[in-house]
Amino acid sequence: MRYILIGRGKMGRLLQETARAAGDQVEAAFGREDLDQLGRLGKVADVVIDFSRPEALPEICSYVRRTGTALLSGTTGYTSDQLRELQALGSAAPVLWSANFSLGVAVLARALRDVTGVLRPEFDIEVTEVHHNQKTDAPSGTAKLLVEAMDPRQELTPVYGRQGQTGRRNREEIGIHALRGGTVAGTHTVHFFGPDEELEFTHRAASRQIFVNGALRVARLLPGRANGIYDLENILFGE
Ligand SMILES: NC(=O)C1=CN([C@@H]2O[C@H](COP(=O)(O)OP(=O)(O)OC[C@H]3O[C@@H](n4cnc5c(N)ncnc54)[C@H](OP(=O)(O)O)[C@@H]3O)[C@@H](O)[C@H]2O)C=CC1
Ligand SMILES: O=C(O)C1=N[C@H](C(=O)O)C[C@H](O)C1
Repeated sequence: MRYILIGRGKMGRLLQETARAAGDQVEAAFGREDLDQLGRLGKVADVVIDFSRPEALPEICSYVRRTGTALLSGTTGYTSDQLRELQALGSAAPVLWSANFSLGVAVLARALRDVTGVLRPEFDIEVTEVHHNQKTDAPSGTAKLLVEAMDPRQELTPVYGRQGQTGRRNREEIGIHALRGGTVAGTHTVHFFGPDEELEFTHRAASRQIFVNGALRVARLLPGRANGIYDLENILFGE
């Protein structure tokens, strides 16, 4: 497989190392300073893999539209307009965006879809996410993904942290709390607080390697697919 990487940070470097060790070719890897060179590049790879920042999206979209190269993106922190832009890019190439490429989180999202309807409205839901002190967006893309799995129709009101005279907790709230520190690769816990009982689900990433392995595994499946937006769960579980 031949890749173009966008982002040469923590994820970009590990992707490069892992892809090369597997015998794949990284044709080019761009960062903030030289991303404009993408505008002069032809179709030289099977997949563009993006783990960078939302600001890189316009350059990536114009490259994918011009060359039809498949795109796998794991960048988080997009606005809803930017997410719509990514969706629209599916008309030009096979596109897959996911806030988390680990198998564990994909399984957790499925499990939450099943249990939430049974536990609500008696159980209050609060989500905590913990990440390293270099992370620049909050809450994490994964926390948003888990909330979306539990509340697909957006009936609950997200509450980000609490302070002051907040009053009693409203049943329609879903608390989302971001902790930052050290080198934590990513820990997500969904708490269900019920009358006299609690249930919690935690996914703990021990390293970034799980995201890299997941991304490279799925990237192989994109070239040759029809143009469109692909969903990680559909690809992993074949539904
Ligand atoms: N979906 C998933 O499974 C995962 C997603 N992520 C997400 O991936 C993204 C990257 O994470 P991580 O590698 O830890 O972050 P880093 O901060 O380590 O690296 C970010 C990289 O993006 C580059 N960059 C920043 N701005 C631009 C720009 N405007 N154009 C092009 N490149 C740019 C930086 O370039 P430079 O070095 O030149 O400044 C850097 O190489 C984040 O959004 C993170 O949340 C992370 C892990 C897993
Ligand atoms: O920035 C990170 O490191 C991570 N970002 C993703 C997110 O925002 O959910 C995925 C993972 O948790 C690591």
